[in-house]
Amino acid sequence: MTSASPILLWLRRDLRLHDAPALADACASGRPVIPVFIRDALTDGLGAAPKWRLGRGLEVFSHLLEAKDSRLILRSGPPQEALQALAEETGATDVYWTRAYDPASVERDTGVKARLKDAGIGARSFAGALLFEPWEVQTKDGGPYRVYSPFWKAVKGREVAPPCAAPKRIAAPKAWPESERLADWAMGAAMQRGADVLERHVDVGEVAARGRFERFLDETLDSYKADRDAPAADGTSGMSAFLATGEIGPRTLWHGAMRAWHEGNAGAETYLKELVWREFAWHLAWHTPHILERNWREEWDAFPWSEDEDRPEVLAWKQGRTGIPLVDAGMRELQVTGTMHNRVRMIVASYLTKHLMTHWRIGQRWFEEHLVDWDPASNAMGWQWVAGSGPDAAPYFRIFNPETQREKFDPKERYLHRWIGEGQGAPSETALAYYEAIPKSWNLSPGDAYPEPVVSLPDGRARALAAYEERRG
Ligand SMILES: Cc1cc2nc3c(=O)[nH]c(=O)nc-3n(C[C@H](O)[C@H](O)[C@H](O)COP(=O)(O)OP(=O)(O)OC[C@H]3O[C@@H](n4cnc5c(N)ncnc54)[C@H](O)[C@@H]3O)c2cc1C
Repeated sequence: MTSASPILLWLRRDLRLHDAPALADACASGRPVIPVFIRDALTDGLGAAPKWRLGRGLEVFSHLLEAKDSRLILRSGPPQEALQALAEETGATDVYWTRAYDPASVERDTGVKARLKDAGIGARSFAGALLFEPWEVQTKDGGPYRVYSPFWKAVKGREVAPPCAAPKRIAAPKAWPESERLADWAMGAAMQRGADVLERHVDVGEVAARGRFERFLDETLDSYKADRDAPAADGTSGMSAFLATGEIGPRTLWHGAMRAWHEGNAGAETYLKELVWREFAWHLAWHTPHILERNWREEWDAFPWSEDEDRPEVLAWKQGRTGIPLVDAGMRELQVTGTMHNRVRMIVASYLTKHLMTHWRIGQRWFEEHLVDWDPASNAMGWQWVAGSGPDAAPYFRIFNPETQREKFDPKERYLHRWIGEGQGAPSETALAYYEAIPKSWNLSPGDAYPEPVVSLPDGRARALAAYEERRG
């Protein structure tokens, strides 16, 4: 093959033009580049909301590529077969991709690399999804970190490669290979009628991500430290879903916030620390992948959490009808927007695992199904942090009280009014949107009365603490 043979750019969670080293390197070679997304078993296995969100991301990214006279080629099946077939059809001699770090992707990618090499096709993976490769950050003893604060201390002064510019040009092949049609993949099918509601609340694509981040730096970062915990304020960056699809890269966020920090911005350090929580989650998932599936601390295996999803109080939690307003508001926000404020995530997770004594895995799976920003590492770490079973977790006996949390973080009840319509003369549009988003089979309507608590806060707390004390023996 000549050096002008095409490069297949295998896209996964890197749907962007800026800060994309695999794309930048492929373009810098001067060779034709064929961007391809493969719908494989991992794509098919995604939860309803993240799959819908990925589908929308692919649609918007394909338009970005078209504006550069390029295309997004879509194929289905096992990636090694799809890539080999494409290489044969196009004469491509190399495949480039951005590394992923969850165990299933690592196993897939290792197999693909070996198969491509056997077939005489070059395979190169690139950094770009994280600020630091998980194996590059080590304790003095050469091991991984298990506690966040020393991890932050270890990384805050490190060099992070600057984001590379978007390529000016993406050279096209002489002939484009056939592509499947995104519409035929029906990525939003499992969302049913909820997709129309999500559509009204979710921004998609690199242009939207970069615009939002710029506005965040200019208008919101300064007050981030003070406002990030107030669920009614638009006080956070809203970058998580863009990061999950790779429509913005973490280096872009890091350097943007770092610049602001050096200029004396009051919120910048706090923001960088939050970004590093994401890194820490991936560091843990890489070094201790069992965090994604079971108690990080084995001693929690004996804890009497219920794993029965059919209990009425678990259904009430899922539906946002526990009778505890802040918990219900968060669970309804999730149905309507596919996301939930971080503080409220902690509160609903604490209520499920402590007041309702339910295994964190049930909540983890519910989030996996409903979050448009679903990220396996941050989700698992978040749940295990709240439940007490994770590394560096909140102690189990520290039980969030949703009432005092509401008084502190939503004193004017703006967040509650946004999401809970019952008892309001004129419910907000968002509170009513919940009834459009939820499955019809739940049989709920705006005329229903607001429920009594399924478990009172003092009873739930006492029961959780008693179970904890018993376990401690
Ligand atoms: C039970 C639970 C489950 C969670 N599941 C997810 C998930 O599936 N996907 C996800 O992206 N985040 C998850 N988080 C973390 C956090 O809630 C979201 O990252 C945050 O709400 C996203 O909003 P933002 O982008 O406006 O955040 P900002 O406050 O603007 O923070 C900037 C970025 O920092 C990172 N970040 C902030 N807080 C955390 C955190 N606690 N852990 C890890 N990274 C963080 C995110 O990448 C975020 O986009 C979870 C937290 C909990 C308690």
